Amino acid sequence: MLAVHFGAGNIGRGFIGQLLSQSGYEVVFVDVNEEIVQKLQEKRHYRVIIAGEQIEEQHVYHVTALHSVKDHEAVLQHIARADFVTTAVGPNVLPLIAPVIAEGIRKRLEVNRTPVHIIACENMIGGSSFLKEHVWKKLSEEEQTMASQYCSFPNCAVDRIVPNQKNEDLLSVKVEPFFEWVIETKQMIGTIPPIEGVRIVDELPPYIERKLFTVNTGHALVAYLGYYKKFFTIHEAMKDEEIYADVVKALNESGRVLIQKYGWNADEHQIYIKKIVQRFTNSAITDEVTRVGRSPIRKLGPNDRLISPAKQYYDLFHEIPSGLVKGIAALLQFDYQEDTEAMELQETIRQMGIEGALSRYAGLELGHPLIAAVKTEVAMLAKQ
Ligand SMILES: NC(=O)C1=CN([C@@H]2O[C@H](COP(=O)(O)OP(=O)(O)OC[C@H]3O[C@@H](n4cnc5c(N)ncnc54)[C@H](O)[C@@H]3O)[C@@H](O)[C@H]2O)C=CC1
Ligand SMILES: O=P(O)(O)OC[C@H]1O[C@](O)(CO)[C@@H](O)[C@@H]1O
Repeated sequence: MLAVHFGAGNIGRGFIGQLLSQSGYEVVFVDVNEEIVQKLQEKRHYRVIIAGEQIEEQHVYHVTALHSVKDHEAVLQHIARADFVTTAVGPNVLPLIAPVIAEGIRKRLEVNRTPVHIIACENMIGGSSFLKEHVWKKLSEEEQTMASQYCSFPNCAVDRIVPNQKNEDLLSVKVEPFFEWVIETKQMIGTIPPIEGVRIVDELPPYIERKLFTVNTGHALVAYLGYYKKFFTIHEAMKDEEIYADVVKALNESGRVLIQKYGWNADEHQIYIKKIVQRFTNSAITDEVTRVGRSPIRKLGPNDRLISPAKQYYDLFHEIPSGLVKGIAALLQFDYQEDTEAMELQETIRQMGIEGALSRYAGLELGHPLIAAVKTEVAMLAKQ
């Protein structure tokens, strides 16, 4: 059994690769980082350090890697044989890897007419569908018709906090103990071969929205408020009582939307929120606020973790969700110089103001009540 995984980074090695390997797959990572590719080829093994109250080590075997550009032909041959093609490269990179996946599918159609599941494990709604759109653009109509019989792109939700790594060896990954990988079966071709720990559901939206609008919404609030208050890590920021209270408030707002929209049980959702807030306080992992806050323009998107729940809250209850609005206001202050999106956002705010930036990136129409609320919150933050 073979899995080809694009992106041998934090979540690739620390979660997806680990689960696939433990489920009996030979895992071939594809990456552009030569050092990581070389080390994986040489060692064919790495460690996952599970950092909770106790520290536990797990060993991941039967892994290797290919360079996305230099080993092009070998990548195609592996895609032609794989049972799974998975990705964890970041939403913005999916269009860049789509051409090689399309070529791999073309090769596969020549030599192997069995189903393959192509799954984007990114923090976004409809990641695999988005990838499919870009792959399809590279195939002719005839190829698309043939590929439709064998290649499915099930959407999924992935949840495990894997910070940037500072270990002695390049391949080890320190991760939190918690993980959740939910895959949607709708529109799947054939059945999904078993992967240890994966939950299969018919309809993904309740799960991906619950995850994105709780874990990622809360995490974004800690990151941006923490950065604003000059905290370095997430767990340090969580010790600030005001930040802690702001996070809980925002999660109760997004929770109200999720309960109303999908019928989640209110008591169970409170337990879910508590568990997530507790995960943010894990001091066994060092997760920098600048990692969690990375790419603020993407995170300000209309379907992303702050604007989507805030807008849905306003549409459903005709009230301003002040916790979420504070998170958006804090995001607009994120001026971390090493983050190109943060720099672009700051420049846009200088040129077009907050209203212009929210209209351009968040898709809020000029005059939307959330804009005035965000502006008020920005002014309040400035007074602190
Ligand atoms: N780190 C985490 O806790 C979680 C991350 N995710 C999602 O997983 C995705 C990856 O995140 P991380 O692993 O944290 O990032 P990362 O930066 O650690 O890993 C991304 C990897 O993709 C590789 N890459 C970049 N361009 C490539 C290309 N053209 N071809 C092949 N490989 C390429 C990079 O070299 C890097 O090794 C993101 O969408 C993120 O939102 C989801 C859940 C948890
Ligand atoms: O990976 P992104 O979308 O940049 O955002 C960081 C977020 O994703 C995670 O890496 C994993 O869910 C969280 O640690 C954090 O909420």
